[in-house]
Amino acid sequence: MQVYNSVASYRAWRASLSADSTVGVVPTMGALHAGHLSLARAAATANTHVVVTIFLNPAQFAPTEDLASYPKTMDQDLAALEALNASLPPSASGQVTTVFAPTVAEMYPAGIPLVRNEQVGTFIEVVPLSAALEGGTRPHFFRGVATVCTKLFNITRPHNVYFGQKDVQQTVILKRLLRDLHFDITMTVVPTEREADGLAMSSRNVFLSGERRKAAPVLYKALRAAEDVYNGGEGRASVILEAARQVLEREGAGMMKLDYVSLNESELLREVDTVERGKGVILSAAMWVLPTVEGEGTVRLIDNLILE
Ligand SMILES: Nc1ncnc2c1ncn2[C@@H]1O[C@H](COP(=O)(O)OP(=O)(O)OP(=O)(O)O)[C@@H](O)[C@H]1O
Ligand SMILES: CC(C)(CO)[C@@H](O)C(=O)[O-]
Ligand code: BAL
Repeated sequence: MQVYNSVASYRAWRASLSADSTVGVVPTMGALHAGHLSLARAAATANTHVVVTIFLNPAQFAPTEDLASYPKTMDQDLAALEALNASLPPSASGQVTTVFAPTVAEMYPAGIPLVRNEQVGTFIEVVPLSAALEGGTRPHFFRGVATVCTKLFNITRPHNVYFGQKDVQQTVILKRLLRDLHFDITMTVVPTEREADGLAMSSRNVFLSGERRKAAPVLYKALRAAEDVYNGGEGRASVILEAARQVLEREGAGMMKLDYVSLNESELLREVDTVERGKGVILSAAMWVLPTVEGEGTVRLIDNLILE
């Protein structure tokens, strides 16, 4: 496995590949867990070269958010990818041959202040999708994601890219970006990997311990309760969503604060009042896990299910 830290060195390697090679790219911010590895495994089944990008992207963080404390575990990340390669079945098309882990200066030559009106240069926005759901609380977020992914796609030149269902809005927005900017790239969305108790794996889960970790699966439980109501024949969004809210109120009171729970169509992410069967609607939620003892920070978790 080769690690490239500069655009020029990555490009030299990319240019050396034969025309029949296929490149599958897995963009990450590092602190790899089994969710990331399932993306890399999916990429290895369909590509001769899997490129994992590891870049903690400042542009998607507000000045008030957790960029400084975001976990950084490069040595373990590389070891996890080597271990993944060793565990791939002989039927795999390829393996993780390359890690692209650029510096901030490589990716943002003009610098990247977190305050938006101090930023200089080219930024990509996918409207109006980036204002929905996560965009309500994180208005800067998808501009940062779309910008860095455009840069990463241009640098890495993938045939295929792999993203996780856990960040469902990100997949909808980036699919739109690929289409609108005429990138000749196919996206595969990989199902959410969960802990045994249902909690969606996330790099930020390391900030949860003790009673907060024990209580965190309530988010998934709330979504499952709403899904049960839908599966029972209910189509009204207000009733379906109320089932999720009730679980969070009953089991999360004091420790969890709901940001949103919402039902949205999957094209423009418009909220729906009634779920039309057969169309596929996104049921998603975000909540804050509040500190329970001094020194703990607030942790924001997201999760979603598709109501088929
Ligand atoms: N539990 C998971 N299952 C499947 N894919 C996942 C999971 N968690 C993250 N991913 C995917 O991995 C890619 C990189 O995500 P990222 O590095 O932000 O990790 P993360 O665990 O989502 O971290 P964060 O704490 O920032 O949410 C994204 O496409 C994301 O959707
Ligand atoms: C896609 C991504 C790597 C862009 O920084 C990030 O948003 C993530 O890890 O989901
Ligand atoms: N996967 C989401 C990245 C973020 O929260 O910034």
